[in-house]
This record gives sequence, C-alpha cells and structure tokens, in this order.
Amino acid sequence: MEFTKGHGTGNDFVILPDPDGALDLTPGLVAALCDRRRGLGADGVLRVVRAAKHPEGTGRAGEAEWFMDYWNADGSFAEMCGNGARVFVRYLLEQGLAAPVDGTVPVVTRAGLVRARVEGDDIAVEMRRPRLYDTSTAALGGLTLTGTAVDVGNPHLVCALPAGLELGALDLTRAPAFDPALFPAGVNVEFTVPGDPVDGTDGHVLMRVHERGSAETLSCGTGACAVAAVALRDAGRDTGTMTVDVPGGRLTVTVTDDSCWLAGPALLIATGTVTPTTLPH
Ligand SMILES: N[C@@H](CCC[C@H](N)C(=O)O)C(=O)O
Repeated sequence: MEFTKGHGTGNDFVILPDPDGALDLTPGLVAALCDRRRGLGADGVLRVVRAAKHPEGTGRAGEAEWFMDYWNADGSFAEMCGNGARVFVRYLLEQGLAAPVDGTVPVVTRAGLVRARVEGDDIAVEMRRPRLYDTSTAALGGLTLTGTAVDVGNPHLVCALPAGLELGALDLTRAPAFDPALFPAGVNVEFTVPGDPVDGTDGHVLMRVHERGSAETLSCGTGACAVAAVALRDAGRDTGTMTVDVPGGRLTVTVTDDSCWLAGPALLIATGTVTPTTLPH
C-alpha cells in the first residue's frame, strides 16, 4: 500500500491514495497504521478517493472531484477535520490531482463541500461558520470546567481555564469526562487561555485539545475554529480574525457572516509503501 505522511501544525496524517475506492479500509487497519510504535503513527488517516467512487461522496460528485475520507486514529469516522482538509489539498496539488479553479480547490467531506486556497506557504480552508450552543462541563483530574458546545461539522466543547491555571498544568493523557446526553457521539474538548495581542488579528488564544478518537493532539483545526468563534462571541463580536496558538504552531481563523477560514502550514514529509500484513492486528 502506498502512503504519504503529512501534517498541519503537528496534527499528523497517513494519506492513502485510493482514487477508485478499491482499498478495503477497515477500523482495524486504520488503527494499525496510526499506531505510533508498531505502525506508521498518526492522528488519523486521509483516504484520497474520487467523490463518485465513495458512497458518502457520490451525491456531490458534480461539485468536486475528490472526497476526503477522514478516519480518527482509533478507527472511528469524523465528519470533518480542518487540518486534514488543508493537508489533503496540499497532497492533491503536489500530486497534480487538482488545480485551483477561480483560486480555490473544492473537496467533498462528510460535513459537506469545503474550499481551499493557497496563501503563500500556507493552505487555508473555508468551512461552515461554527454554531454555538449550550454551556456544558468537562471534568478532568479533579477539575470541573464550564464550556460552550460548538458545532463545526464535528462536535466541540470549548472550556476557558480559570485565571491562574496554566495549560501546561492539565493532564490530557486521559479523556475529559463530558455529558453524553449532549454529545452522544463523543466530543473534542478544547482548553483555552487568552494570549497577548498579535498584530493584524482581533485577538489571540492559546489552546490544548483532547480529540475524540485520537487523544491529545498537537493541533486541531476545527477546534481552533470553535475556540475563535467563542472568543469572538465573548468579545461581543460576530465576525473577526483570531490568532490561535496550539502546541504544534500557529493557526489563523477568520469567522465571516457565513463561513470560517482556517489558515496555517500544511506539509508533506515522506512517502513510502507499507505492507498491511506486517502491521499489528
Ligand atoms: N484534528 C482535526 C479533527 C479530527 C476529527 C476529530 N477528532 C473528531 O472526531 O471530530 C481537525 O484538524 O479539525
């Protein structure tokens, strides 16, 4: 099986080219590929398949040639992956599988159509505008934190840390507990503290994340969008541009009236072949 390895601010992916949807990709194979000791190691898998050849993409094959078939490291599906979409488009461009039309590259995802554009060294992807819902709580190591539920195509809970508590003090080796009635399919939980002003943006937030299906990651693009939308709301704004620092680097999020742009580095770092029978079962 051919693969490419890539990452966006340290959120890393095994990319599997499968244009005709011929690969027998199972949760077990995804988990084995993502195993950091016995496999290639990644936060998730991006299968590159023609929309027309994937059951969840075929209905939108007229809008984009490619479907981003994203899987979490534990073999579960997610509706959307912001960093994954940026790395996916980097792969399409570098492989000559797509070229921008009117400046953007469309991609079908489980959460609908997204568009990406190249911005200097970065790739920016336009997703849905985050929808803010109720408050809820996350419990972690004796702390109970209140947060805002946010839908970015996938579910998030954004929790600001109380003053005096640092992000580095959190133990994210275990999943935070959350309300299963509000998040029946699980949730990605972001923890935030305010950052110092950054020139050119309307605000600055630092975050860590525990991702559904992938544990703590160095970055989560949809999580950064959720965090930016909550920070803008807390500043009394509907739209604006936020700098969001994650352990793996810096993302810029622009929330508009009807969408959300996520921008940052997206890199391909290796290609190779892997023999599925040598992976853990
Ligand atoms: N890291 C991703 C989000 C991946 C999916 C998430 N773990 C979920 O299950 O919803 C991103 O960059 O958005």
